[in-house]
Amino acid sequence: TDLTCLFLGQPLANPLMNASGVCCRTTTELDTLASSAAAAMVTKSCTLEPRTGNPEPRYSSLPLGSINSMGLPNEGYQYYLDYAERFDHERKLLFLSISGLTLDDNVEMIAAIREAVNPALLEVNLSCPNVPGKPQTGYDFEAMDELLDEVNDAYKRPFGVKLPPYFDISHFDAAAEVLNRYPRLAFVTCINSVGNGLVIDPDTESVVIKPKDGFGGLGGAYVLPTALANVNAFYRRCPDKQIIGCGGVQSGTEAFLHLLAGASLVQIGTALYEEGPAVFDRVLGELTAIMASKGYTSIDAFRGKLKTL
Ligand SMILES: C=Cc1c(C(=O)O)[nH]c(=O)[nH]c1=O
Repeated sequence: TDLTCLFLGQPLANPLMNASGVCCRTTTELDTLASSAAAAMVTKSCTLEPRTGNPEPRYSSLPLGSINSMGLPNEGYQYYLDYAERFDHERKLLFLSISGLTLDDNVEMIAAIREAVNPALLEVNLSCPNVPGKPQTGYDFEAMDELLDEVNDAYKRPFGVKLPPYFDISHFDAAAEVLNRYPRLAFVTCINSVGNGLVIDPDTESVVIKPKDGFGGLGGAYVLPTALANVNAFYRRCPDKQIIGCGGVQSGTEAFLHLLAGASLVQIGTALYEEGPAVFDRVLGELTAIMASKGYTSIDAFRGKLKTL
């Protein structure tokens, strides 16, 4: 069974990587990913200046998934640029995620990333749901188009975006129409956490995270059908772009479903947070077993071949 896959023309040993935000804020965490079985990895979304993020507790997990309102804690973009400069890009595909608080911040970071001679792939996060007072760009199609126009002009290389989940067909259409205006926008990562959920503990009769009165982004099993829908919606609408699937991957089964829905790569967030980097070995083993049981000798034998009734 062969798990190799092509991403922007680059062969990877397997389709797995971390979801931005999990196990990727510090060089120690990033080196852990670099030593893991994942074939690719992405840094924590960064801002111009370092941020400590929201007050704790800001992450909580339950049997069905996780809720977070981290508040974009990160070491500042230069830290990740330095990491990318030192990184052995032959060993693993490295993505660098940015999430500027303003259009100008994004443009300033992109100008610096573009100057840096390293092949890390840029992912522009349009969908952080947890910066108080900042509506997310992914839900404002005009702002999204304006930002992508600036990024496209400033960056001149293939890049991608991290999208929030959409829940209305007209929004899939509107978002895809914006994305398809930019040929250098080469990949789309769906989905970011399902924003502003509320987890309540029946025993304490309290919310479980401190920021924003307990409202936070949902991950894990809760979000799998929404993640699969967004992966497939953009797979159908953006035939010239590759889709990275994120959301609800806890075993080889969900990785298989994301690939079936059209994903080229598959990210693991909540399960990586809970289990550590061994999750990649486990999920790869499970995916291999599923493919063998179905007689698939390669991922392309089934990728994107979701059946409808
Ligand atoms: C970049 C901020 C994000 C955060 C955060 O730092 O709160 N949490 C998410 O679930 N998604 C994000 O995109």
